[in-house]
Amino acid sequence: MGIFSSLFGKKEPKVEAETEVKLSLYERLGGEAAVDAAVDIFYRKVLMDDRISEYFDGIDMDAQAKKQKAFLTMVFGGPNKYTGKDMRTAHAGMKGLSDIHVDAVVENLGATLKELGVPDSDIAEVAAIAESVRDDVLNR
Ligand code: HEM
Repeated sequence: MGIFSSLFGKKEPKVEAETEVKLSLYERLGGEAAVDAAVDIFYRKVLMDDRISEYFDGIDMDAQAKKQKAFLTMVFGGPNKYTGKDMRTAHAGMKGLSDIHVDAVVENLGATLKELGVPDSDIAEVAAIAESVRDDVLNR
């Protein structure tokens, strides 16, 4: 083996080409099981929160949780199976609804995800999505 091949002839172990896979927020959170768990814990918090619980008096919470799971799945980039109302229509008739109430909802959702060990960066992304519907929820 000459000097050239001994210096250059040996091949470095080849690193397999890495394909970068960008997961959706839905997938990063943990998919269906994670969204199901989060929504159940979220509504437990909502019903204990004096700022907002009254809005849910008389609401079928099983049905509500189902709709919320489908809605969040859709906006987090999961499968779109949401058949409920748009955010403006859904909240249009709610008396006195204000930023304080949306803040409380966002807070409870964030606290839920924190408990479930979701990283702050993903919680921030969820909060930004919630923010994006604020004006619709408040009908302005
Ligand atoms: C980021 C903010 C919010 C999101 C993403 C959201 C999402 C939803 C969704 C998906 C529904 C189901 C719509 C349907 O019935 O087809 C719903 C209904 C409802 N939301 Fe919200 N909501 C938000 C804020 C709020 C706030 C601030 C309140 C009150 C404190 C509230 C109270 C309710 C109630 C009571 C219903 C049930 C309406 C009914 O069945 O008659 N929501 N919301």
